[in-house]
Amino acid sequence: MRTAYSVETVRAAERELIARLPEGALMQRAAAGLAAVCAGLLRKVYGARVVLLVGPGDNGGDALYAGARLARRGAGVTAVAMDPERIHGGGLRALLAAGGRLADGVPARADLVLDGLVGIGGRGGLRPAAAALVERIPAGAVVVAVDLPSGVDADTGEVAGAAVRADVTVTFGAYKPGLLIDPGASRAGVVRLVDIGLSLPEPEAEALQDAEVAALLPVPTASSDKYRRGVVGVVAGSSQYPGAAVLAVSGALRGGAGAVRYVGPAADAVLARYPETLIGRGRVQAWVVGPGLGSGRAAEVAEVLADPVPVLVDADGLRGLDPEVLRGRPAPTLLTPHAGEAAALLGASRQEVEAARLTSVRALAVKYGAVALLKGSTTLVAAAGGPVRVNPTGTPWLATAGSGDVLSGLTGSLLAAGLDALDAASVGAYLHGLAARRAASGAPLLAQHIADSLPEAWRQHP
Ligand SMILES: NC(=O)C1=CN([C@@H]2O[C@H](COP(=O)(O)OP(=O)(O)OC[C@H]3O[C@@H](n4cnc5c(N)ncnc54)[C@H](OP(=O)(O)O)[C@@H]3O)[C@@H](O)[C@H]2O)[C@@H](O)CC1
Ligand SMILES: Nc1ncnc2c1ncn2[C@@H]1O[C@H](COP(=O)(O)OP(=O)(O)O)[C@@H](O)[C@H]1O
Ligand SMILES: [K+]
Repeated sequence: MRTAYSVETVRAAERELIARLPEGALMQRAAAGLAAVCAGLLRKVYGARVVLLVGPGDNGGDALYAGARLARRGAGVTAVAMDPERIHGGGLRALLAAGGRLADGVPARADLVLDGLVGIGGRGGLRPAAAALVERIPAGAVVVAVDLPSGVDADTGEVAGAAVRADVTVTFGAYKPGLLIDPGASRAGVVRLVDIGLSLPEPEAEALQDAEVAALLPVPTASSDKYRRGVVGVVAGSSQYPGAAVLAVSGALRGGAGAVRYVGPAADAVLARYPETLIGRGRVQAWVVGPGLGSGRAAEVAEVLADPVPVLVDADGLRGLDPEVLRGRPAPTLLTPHAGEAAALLGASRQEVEAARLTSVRALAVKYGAVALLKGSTTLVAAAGGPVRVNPTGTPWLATAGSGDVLSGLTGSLLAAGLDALDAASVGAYLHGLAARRAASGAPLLAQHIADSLPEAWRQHP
């Protein structure tokens, strides 16, 4: 599990460790790890041109001490301060003693730029003095962010105004949620974690890795039959959108349930493509309701919600949901909105949801007493308490019509197979992203090809 911790949690762990260590030891650990990563990125340290952008806090101190280490190995290191009056004194002395220099402006050429403007102490968008330095980062230089890209909110991934776009981020002690969640995640590049010995409690966010997904996949045993494996019911499609029913069923057939039952007006289209599908009402272990329903279908959604089994509500099924009804359900509910649908559910704007994805997904879970999966550039899954799950496999190629229908069928199938709602949603998003990467491999994909690649994505986790 990749785990991420809030600034408050990191600060508390840092205080506890600092109390037990000689003064400055923690910053030296951070700087040593940072310098090692930089040295690895430079083909040759000796003679390399390194520029340090130095802010007024300890983030700047890390950059200066790492710069001193590189200068001692023969790099030409130039520091530029955001506010020369408030530069980290110890760090500056170390840099100058190692042969580095302090300059007024950013040099026109560099092999590597260290962004030490702000780290976890940053608040809001970058101030003009910092933004002006970022603008002058020489083209072609490798940009390494110290702890996190300056301008990214460590706790949420929000970016208000200017922010550094790093090739590599070297983060200390723990991942911060903002490094895993967009728009911050896309500013961070490759994230390298330097262990500085912090001991940490429960994380704020976490991302399942291959092995955890493998352990959660429902695999039949000798005593399985199709009913024991779980039946998933799909209420989807309309005369206007019959394809959504076909796509939801395509995902459901590949999610590990023993059978898929389709209920709705697109049975002919579904059967023409998937003769394996059962048609009409009957007992199920989980429902998927919503893809391609169109309008005027609230009674069918209500009927599904009245069944005391897990229900995944997607797309048109999300219209006008009553929080009280969902809270009163005896079985879990899983909501899978994109940002626009989440905005309607929260009474916010789409822009507000996209700018604050972590807060939004938590708010959905709390308001509706449900597990919420917020789709988009980093898919997030939240329950009312506990860490938010961040999906690490997404790809922008997924932004194609019908891919969400495949996801809802797949995830509903995992629910019917017995995964709890948080795991079904996390595993569904994980396999969906992996399948899309395989199906696309660098070219536009069709939603049906995501479904076709699901078995391969699944097999990658024996
Ligand atoms: N935690 C750990 O375990 C370890 C932490 N370590 C390191 O310490 C870092 C945290 O250091 P920190 O607390 O000094 O804060 P930091 O990120 O340098 O920023 C504060 C300064 O920035 C300024 N400023 C704020 N917002 C701004 C903005 N928008 N635009 C421009 N400026 C802004 C703010 O100004 P002020 O508000 O005071 O005027 C203040 O001066 C951490 O990220 C890691 O690198 C490691 O060394 C060891 C292990
Ligand atoms: N920029 C993006 N990066 C990664 N994944 C994306 C991006 N945009 C959309 N997606 C994913 O594509 C899918 C789109 O689902 P949805 O919006 O419901 O589309 P549709 O209704 O056409 O099926 C979701 O899984 C979502 O997470
Ligand atoms: K930084």
